[in-house]
Amino acid sequence: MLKVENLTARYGRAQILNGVSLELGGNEVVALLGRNGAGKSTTMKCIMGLVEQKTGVISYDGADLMRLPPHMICRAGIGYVPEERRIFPELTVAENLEVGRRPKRDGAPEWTLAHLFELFPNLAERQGNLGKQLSGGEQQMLTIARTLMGNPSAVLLDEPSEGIAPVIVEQMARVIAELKAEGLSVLISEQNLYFARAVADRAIIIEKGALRYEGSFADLDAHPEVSQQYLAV
Ligand SMILES: Nc1ncnc2c1ncn2[C@@H]1O[C@H](COP(=O)(O)OP(=O)(O)OP(=O)(O)O)[C@@H](O)[C@H]1O
Repeated sequence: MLKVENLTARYGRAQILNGVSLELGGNEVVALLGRNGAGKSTTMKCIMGLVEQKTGVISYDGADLMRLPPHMICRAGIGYVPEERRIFPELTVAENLEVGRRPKRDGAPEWTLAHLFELFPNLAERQGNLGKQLSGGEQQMLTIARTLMGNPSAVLLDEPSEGIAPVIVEQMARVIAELKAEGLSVLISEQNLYFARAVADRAIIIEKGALRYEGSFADLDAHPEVSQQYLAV
């Protein structure tokens, strides 16, 4: 289980997180919701060791992550797909995937190219193409697939549905369902409530770096004022 308790973070003098707490259980999909600038990406970057100035507790399966560098956090089993796609434009799809290959880890599925190509049929068709020849949505898929090559037990996806065509958004929802079926835990950051509802087991809403709601989508629907206040709906 991934546990974040009372997390605060700042960039220089700007205080961005003011005490965020959340849990991501084993084999659970949780949506971290909030408007632009609410602190979703910063929360994920803190978990991945990419923010220096932070306080609080971050642990994964009991191991303290607070002071670990990013590569050790990956090695602990957490994969991360940042908002900006980071593919190697001059490498082929297959080569991009090989770059992400890491040894198998206990308690996590082991991914092969063949298995990934079943999950991402578009990438299978384009495995010989260069990264730069893919569409934005395909590059997003490739980034996720490469992260899976690291055999994580949990993945953090920062705004997976943003800026991609509706047909790819549907594929993305299917991929997330498949990751859960494979036994992974998934934390997604989202502004799109409809996408989040389609893929996640429960919701966490933050605003101005603080927790505003935590619970089921059914409860959220029963209190539309919460979404109206904290989300762009
Ligand atoms: N490197 C940085 N230096 C200074 N301020 C930053 C930095 N990165 C983000 N911020 C600020 O921190 C706040 C939270 O940003 P963050 O990216 O975490 O929000 P978000 O909820 O993920 O929204 P978005 O959808 O825009 O990514 C914003 O006000 C942003 O301007």
